[in-house]
Amino acid sequence: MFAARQAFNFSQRRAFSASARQASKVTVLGASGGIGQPLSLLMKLNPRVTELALYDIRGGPGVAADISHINTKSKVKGYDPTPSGLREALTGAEIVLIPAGVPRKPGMTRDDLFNTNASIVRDLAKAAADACPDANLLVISNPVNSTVPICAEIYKSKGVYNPKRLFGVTTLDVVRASRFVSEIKGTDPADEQVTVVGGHSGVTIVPLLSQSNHPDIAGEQRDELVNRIQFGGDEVVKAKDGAGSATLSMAMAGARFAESLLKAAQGTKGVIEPTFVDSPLYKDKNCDFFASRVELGPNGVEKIHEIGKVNLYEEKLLDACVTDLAKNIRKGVDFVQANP
Ligand SMILES: NC(=O)C1=CN([C@@H]2O[C@H](COP(=O)(O)OP(=O)(O)OC[C@H]3O[C@@H](n4cnc5c(N)ncnc54)[C@H](O)[C@@H]3O)[C@@H](O)[C@H]2O)C=CC1
Ligand SMILES: O=C([O-])CC(=O)C(=O)O
Repeated sequence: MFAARQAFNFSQRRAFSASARQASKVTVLGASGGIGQPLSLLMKLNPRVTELALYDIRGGPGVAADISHINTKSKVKGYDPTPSGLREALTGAEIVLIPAGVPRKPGMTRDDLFNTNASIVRDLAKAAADACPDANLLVISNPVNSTVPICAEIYKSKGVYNPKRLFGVTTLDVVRASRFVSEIKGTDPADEQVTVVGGHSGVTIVPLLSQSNHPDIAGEQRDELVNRIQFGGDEVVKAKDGAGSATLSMAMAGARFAESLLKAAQGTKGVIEPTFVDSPLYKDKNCDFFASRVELGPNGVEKIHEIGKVNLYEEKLLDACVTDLAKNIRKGVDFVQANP
């Protein structure tokens, strides 16, 4: 027991000193928003982060002043909503998190956000491609199925596209899946890993329960659980009743994903997160991007895992997923071609 604790302390110290050696600037674009504020807070609490840059079209410096009083080592700076402010916020970043854009109201789909958020993400991607083309770009703004292809097109148009550095953040889907399964089974969610693949909206979200600890969940219970994972975002939108969508759980999910990337960049092996990336898995079905389990490393994407064995029920879910997802991806690509 004592030896185990010693080993734990040692590995923690090692992780800490490794992080202290490496400078890691994290930039949040949309830092004053419902997600941006708690996400920035969580990044300030992450000892791997040495510099935190907070940018928003309103309120960035205020959020930064507030967060900067927290007594962790990282430097925090807020930036004015000007082209030079944005450029400075991005310069030198290792990770850029984008939760900028409008959230849903009851009755809307994520795709209904496209008209507003597509141009917001396009313009931020342009700035990032110019200021920090080698940074990891983590896209949270919806519809993720389209905003990630938008970023890819922008980076391609500027000749700096690196598919290993672009991520759609789908972590909230796996966070929800593990929580919802644990509620049914009365287990600790920390012990429940549910792989969720596909995209990030409705039927494009495909949980693979057959690969979880509970392949026995079947019939009506399975249908209800799958539906809850696919439409978990709607639950929050409805409960917030016009005041937006998931923010706190999303901040936790975004911070978890950023921590995984930082950890992998600093040498930890075997860090795997499901995420929406440029992927070979369903290119033959016109889905150039697909979320699956991805091993992370110092270069971003290290290895994209296969989907693995699925049952007949999940095959049908995957069929429905790729039909919608291909359209969402196409919409993002077409948008940039029409509105470069
Ligand atoms: N990927 C995922 O799992 C999830 C994604 N989302 C998405 O995240 C986005 C943000 O949601 P919330 O934080 O709740 O919205 P919010 O409205 O509370 O915050 C958005 C922030 O973005 C800022 N902003 C707008 N245009 C900007 C620009 N050009 N540059 C910089 N900042 C800009 C706004 O000033 C605001 O502070 C939405 O699109 C939402 O659908 C939400 C939950 C989960
Ligand atoms: O539902 C929404 O609009 C926000 C979101 O992506 C989620 O909560 O998964």
